[in-house]
Amino acid sequence: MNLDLLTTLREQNPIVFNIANFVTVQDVANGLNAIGASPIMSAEPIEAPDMVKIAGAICLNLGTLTQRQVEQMKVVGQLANQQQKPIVLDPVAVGASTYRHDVAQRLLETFKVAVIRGNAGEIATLAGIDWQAKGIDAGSGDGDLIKIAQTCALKYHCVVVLSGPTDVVTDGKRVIQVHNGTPLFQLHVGSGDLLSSLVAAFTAVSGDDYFEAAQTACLVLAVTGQLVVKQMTADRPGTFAFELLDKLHLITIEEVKRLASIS
Ligand SMILES: Nc1ncnc2c1ncn2[C@@H]1O[C@H](COP(=O)(O)OP(=O)(O)O)[C@@H](O)[C@H]1O
Ligand SMILES: Cc1ncsc1CCOP(=O)(O)O
Ligand SMILES: [Mg+2]
Repeated sequence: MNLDLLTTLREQNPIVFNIANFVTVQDVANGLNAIGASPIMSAEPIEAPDMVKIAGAICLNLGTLTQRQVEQMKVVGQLANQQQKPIVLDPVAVGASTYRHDVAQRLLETFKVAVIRGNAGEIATLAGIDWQAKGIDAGSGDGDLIKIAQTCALKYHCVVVLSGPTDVVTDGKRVIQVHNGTPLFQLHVGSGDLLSSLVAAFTAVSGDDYFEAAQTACLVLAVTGQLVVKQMTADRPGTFAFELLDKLHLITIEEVKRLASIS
C-alpha cells in the first residue's frame, strides 16, 4: 500500500471531473475538495472535450441517470480512453432496474474503465452472480465476496472495489481487503459515491497503478470514518458526515498507518 499517494494528491491537487447524481453531488464535491483534489461537475455533453482535457481522472456515477447523461457519458468515456485518463464507474443500484442494467452494460462495452466501485449487490449484479440487491443498498446474498469481486474484475478487465464492512479490492488476481471503517457510513447516503470519487482522485496521481490507487482510497476513507466515530458518544449520522469532511482534510499518513487493518 502506497500511502505517499496521499501526499502526492495534496501536492498535485488533481482535477476530478464528475458526472454525479443529483442526490449526493455536494458530498462528492466537498469530499474531494477536503482531501486535496479539485472537483468539477458538468451535465452538458457539449463541453465534454474541455472537461476531459483538464481532468486528471473521471468519475461516472449512474445514480440518477437520464438518457442525455448516458450520451454524455459515452462521449466522455471515449475521449478519456483516447487521452489515457482513468475512469471510475459507480454503478449505483444497477440491479434495481432493467434500464440501469442495460445502460451499465452498454457503457462498459463502449469504453474501458480503470476501476468499478460498488457495494456487494452492485458488483454481484455486474458479475452476473445471484444476489438480492436492495435499491442503492448492498442487500443480501451468500456468495463469496472475494470471488464476486474477482469475477467482475476479470469480466470487465479492470480493478474492482467491492465496498462494505470489509472493502475488497482486486484486479482479478491480486486481492487486498481493508477491514477498517464504521457502520455509520451506511447511515449517510453518499458514502459510496464519495468513495468512488476519492478512488478517481487517487487514480489521477498513481501513474497507471489503479490497484494501488483504489486500495489507498479505501483505506484513507475507512480510517477517517473510524477516527471520527472514536470521538462520538452516540450514533449521529449528521454529525458524522460533517466531521468526516473535516477529518478528510486533516488526516495524516501516520494516522492511517497506525489504524490500518489490511490483509
Ligand atoms: N458496516 C460497515 N462497517 C464499516 N465500514 C463500512 C460499513 N458499511 C460501509 N462501510 C464503508 O462505507 C463506505 C461506502 O461503502 P458502501 O456502503 O458499500 O457503499 P454504497 O453507499 O455505495 O452502498 C466504504 O468506505 C465502506 O468501507
Ligand atoms: C438515494 C439515491 N438515489 C439515487 S442515487 C442515490 C445516492 C446513492 O448514494 P450511495 O450509493 O453513495 O449511498
Ligand atoms: Mg452506492
